[in-house]
Amino acid sequence: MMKFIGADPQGLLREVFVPAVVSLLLSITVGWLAIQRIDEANRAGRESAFVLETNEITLKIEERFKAYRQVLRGARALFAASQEVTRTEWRDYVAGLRLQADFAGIQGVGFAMQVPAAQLASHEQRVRAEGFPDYRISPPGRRDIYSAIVYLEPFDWRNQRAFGYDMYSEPVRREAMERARLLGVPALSGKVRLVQETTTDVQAGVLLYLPVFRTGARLETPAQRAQAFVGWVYAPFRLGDLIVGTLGESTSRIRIYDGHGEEPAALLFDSDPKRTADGKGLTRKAVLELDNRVWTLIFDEAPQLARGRGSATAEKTAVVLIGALFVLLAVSFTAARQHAIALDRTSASLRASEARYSALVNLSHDGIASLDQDLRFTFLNPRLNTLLGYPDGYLIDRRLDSLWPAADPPRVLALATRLRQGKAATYEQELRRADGSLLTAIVTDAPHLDAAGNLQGAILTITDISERKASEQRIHYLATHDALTGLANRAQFLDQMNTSLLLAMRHRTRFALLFLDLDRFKEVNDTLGHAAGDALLIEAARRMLHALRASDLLARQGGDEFMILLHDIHGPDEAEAVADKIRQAVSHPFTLEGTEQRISVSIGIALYPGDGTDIETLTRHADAAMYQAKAAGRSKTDLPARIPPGNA
Ligand SMILES: Nc1nc2c(ncn2[C@@H]2O[C@H](COP(=O)(O)OP(=O)(O)OP(=O)(O)O)[C@@H](O)[C@H]2O)c(=O)[nH]1
Repeated sequence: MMKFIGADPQGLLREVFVPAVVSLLLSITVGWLAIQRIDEANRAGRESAFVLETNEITLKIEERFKAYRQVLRGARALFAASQEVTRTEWRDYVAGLRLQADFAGIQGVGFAMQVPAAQLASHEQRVRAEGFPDYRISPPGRRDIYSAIVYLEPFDWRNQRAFGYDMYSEPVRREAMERARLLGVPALSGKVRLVQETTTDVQAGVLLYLPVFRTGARLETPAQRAQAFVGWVYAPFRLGDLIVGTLGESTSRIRIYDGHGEEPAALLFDSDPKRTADGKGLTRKAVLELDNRVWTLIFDEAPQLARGRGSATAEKTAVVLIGALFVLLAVSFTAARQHAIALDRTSASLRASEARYSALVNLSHDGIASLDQDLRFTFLNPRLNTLLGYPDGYLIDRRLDSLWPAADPPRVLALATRLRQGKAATYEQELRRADGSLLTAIVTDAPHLDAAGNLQGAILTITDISERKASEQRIHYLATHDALTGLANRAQFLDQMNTSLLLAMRHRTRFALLFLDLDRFKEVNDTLGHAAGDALLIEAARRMLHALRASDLLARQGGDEFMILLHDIHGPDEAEAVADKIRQAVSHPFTLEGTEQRISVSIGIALYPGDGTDIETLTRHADAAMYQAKAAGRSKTDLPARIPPGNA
């Protein structure tokens, strides 16, 4: 029996659902681990990329300051070349540096002269004489030592605001200026607001100072350096311009603080002031030492990088898809496997079933055949081949009616019509064997229709009933015939007489009933034996039969008694003539046991309708007439006494 998974909920649960859930759990676990690994790898990648990025930025700033320092050293070198550096020389030098193009962020390159209080007036006069009548050192007020920005190129409107400014008067600047002066090294200032600043786009500022000493002076000790000190070559920087000019538009957020802390007051630069840390991105802190000053750099990973790198969406999607694919594959593999098992079971079951049916068909005692829709044989089982006796394959593609004793197209048509209607039938049919004899068979045909109701063919079962038929015929023969002589027996005779009576009544014809009894037959038995008596009975029957017409009926009633039905008799004479003829035939000698024997027969006649119109009356009269003949000396024929012969 075929068994489909779909038809069995428990089988479905066991064979498909469980593997599906197991593979789902497996793929969720493996997928989760894979995503963890991706996250870890991604975070590590992010971190190393971020560290690289921040290192690069730090290095760029350092490199940029190295370049600035170089610029200032170049400017200081002017003083080494000549004691007096003129404004024009300064302007030419700075113009040659192409500050805007090559040193973004630097506001200018200037020279601030140290002016002792005693030289204040002469200093201001000298500068005014250069064509700046309004020149004065600012801010005003009395101080021991002044410094004055005398050169600042490019000498544009912004830098002109610083012209004459005493940076030394301001503590943050002074701290750096003193450091440079005392140590004789470049010094970077803390956070200041540059005097060049206006009210818009105010940025934090720093200044880088390089001390200038008189050429040729000894500079080993602080005292020698103080003695030889002339002023400062310096450069002011706006931090926003400097960092953007150095780094370009950086992706990550950078905050730069002056010093080690992160106090808002110390904030030099913030690339993205509006942004607040969301805790999702990476953060890194770097400390940069620039010319004896410390900057703290805080880097916050760019949000888009944190998102892009952090989620690793493509990889995770791939993991989920692979997991889903795995589950899908597992389920479809399981389903395919179950389908294959079911198919295997089905085909095994079909094979077993086919083997069973094949055995049944091949071993069947009945003939079995299949026909196509045109009633042509497509298969005959061995039994049918044996029954019909045709060579193997001879009947294949021949039509069923080729076996019929005679062609019968209307019956073929009727058979085909019935089969097309899907009706089966069982009927007796004679089939022609290969040797020409006829096989009597019971045939059952069963049509085979397809789903659309079209005839595909038919299956025949053919049961040989020849023997049964023969034995039935034998039984019938024995029931209706006398075993010794082969003549009809009394039952058959009475049956036939009944028919004759009905026919005669309907057609108003006549018939005669003759009763015959052999005379002194017992003597034959007694003298020659029973077998000789049998032989005489057989021979007497043969002679009587010979004396009769085919339409007449001779029967043996029993012992030595016989009965005859004579049809189409017109009168008693005709009956008597037949009786004479019989007596004549019996009177010839019989050769029995080597001796000749003679015998005679007494006959009584009754005529229909004269001697009776029913079997019983006619029989009684014939019997009585026969006994009368016996009584009259035997070898006689007699008619019933009551009826005058001519009246019959
Ligand atoms: N051989 C032989 N004898 C039979 C058969 N049936 C009956 N008989 C004998 O036939 C004889 C018939 O005798 P009956 O008709 O009574 O007497 P019968 O000798 O013919 O004398 P009548 O009829 O008076 O002339 C009996 O002896 C029966 O035993 C038979 O089938 N074969």
